Amino acid sequence: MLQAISLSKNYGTYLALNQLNLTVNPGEVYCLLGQNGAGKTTTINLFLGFIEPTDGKILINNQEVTASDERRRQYIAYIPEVVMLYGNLSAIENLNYFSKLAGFEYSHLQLISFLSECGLQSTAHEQQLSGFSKGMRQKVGIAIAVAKNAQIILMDEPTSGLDPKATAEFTILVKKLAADGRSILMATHDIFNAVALATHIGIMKQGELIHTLKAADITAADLQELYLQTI
Ligand SMILES: Nc1ncnc2c1ncn2[C@@H]1O[C@H](COP(=O)(O)OP(=O)(O)OP(=O)(O)O)[C@@H](O)[C@H]1O
Repeated sequence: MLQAISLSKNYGTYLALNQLNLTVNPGEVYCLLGQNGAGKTTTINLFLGFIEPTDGKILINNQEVTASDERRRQYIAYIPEVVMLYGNLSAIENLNYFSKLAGFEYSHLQLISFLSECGLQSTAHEQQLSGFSKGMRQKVGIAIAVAKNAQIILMDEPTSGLDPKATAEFTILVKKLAADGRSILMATHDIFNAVALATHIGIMKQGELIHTLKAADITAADLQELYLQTI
């Protein structure tokens, strides 16, 4: 479980995040929407410990963690907009390398099973990453998160630049990751995809969470209208 309690962040005198309260329970997918500059990436960077909060707390499984806390690495995986992996290594080699870095040793068969579970076609397992599409790289990134046994997955703009088929595959995969008990938080501009895969949706504006909704309670059209009213 991931929680922000009255989390605030100033850049100099600029208040980028103001008293954010947010909880992502196991099994939940929380989508953060908001215009450019609303504070979504700042929120993710605070959870990752890349930046220190000016005020407030971050809790993982009900325990407060500081920016340098090693437990973040153990519990949290991050899938950035463009997943950075080694282009000259194959999918299996990348997965093996990053799993080992996290202290996990897997057999070849287990590595294959993680990649297959995350939807990477078997013909790509031994291929170099340099030829992979964005969606294929993302699948390897998610396989690494699964192999590291990360219970919390943070994503920034995961569907930007994905074609409709890759977006549909991503949606199925994220729902499965959550159904397996993970907590997933993503920043996105994709309103329709947010309704398709989220359990919870938050709309941010100028560093504040101004609406929180259950995805099941709203249609994509109504969410779009609400979003447009807020900006
Ligand atoms: N390192 C920084 N120094 C100063 N201001 C910053 C810094 N990082 C972000 N900001 C400002 O904080 C505000 C929130 O930025 P943030 O990147 O969190 O927004 P966002 O919602 O993720 O936007 P986008 O959708 O464009 O990624 C913006 O006004 C931004 O200019």
